[in-house]
Amino acid sequence: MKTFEGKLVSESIRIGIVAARFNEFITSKLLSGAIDALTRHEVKEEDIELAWVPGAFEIPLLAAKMAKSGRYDAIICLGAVIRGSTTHYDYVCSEVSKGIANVSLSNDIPVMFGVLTTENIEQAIERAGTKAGNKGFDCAVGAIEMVNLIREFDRI
Ligand SMILES: Nc1c(NC[C@H](O)[C@H](O)[C@H](O)CO)[nH]c(=O)[nH]c1=O
Ligand SMILES: CC(=O)[C@@H](O)COP(=O)(O)O
Repeated sequence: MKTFEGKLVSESIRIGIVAARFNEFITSKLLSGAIDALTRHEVKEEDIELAWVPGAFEIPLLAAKMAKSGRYDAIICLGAVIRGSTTHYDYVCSEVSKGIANVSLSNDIPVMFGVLTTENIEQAIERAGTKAGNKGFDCAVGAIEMVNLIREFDRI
């Protein structure tokens, strides 16, 4: 049975990161986790570029610009959307998730969804480097895997 899988070796992988400043206490830790994962898997620092946006709602636009630039093999989107007292949370989460998926499919490039969508700050803290791991780290590993998987698949 022919099986394709993305290995975690990183021959010259170029990564774009889009991070939201909103809830920076959380997103900065997601970013640290992502960069830690990338450098541990030997992605060169000069092959990592970062764009800060005001909030998660703005992530898809910068992700689209990065995707269309042709300068990256994968894009990692990082944010933290934490429910407040209105329905704003629902609209932000919906548009960010749809927007990121659309950028990936319409530009044929891995765009990793590293946007926390949580009911409260505690849940976000747990997923930004404490007891539930670091979603930024996880997304970075996934980005490397996807790039290598696609390279292997396209070689056939
Ligand atoms: N409440 C959160 C936001 N809100 C801001 C929006 O993302 C956007 O920047 C604003 O509506 C202007 O377009 N953003 C987050 O990233 N996280 C939140 O919890
Ligand atoms: C996710 C949000 O936009 C939310 O944090 C905003 O808070 P609120 O709904 O109380 O205005």
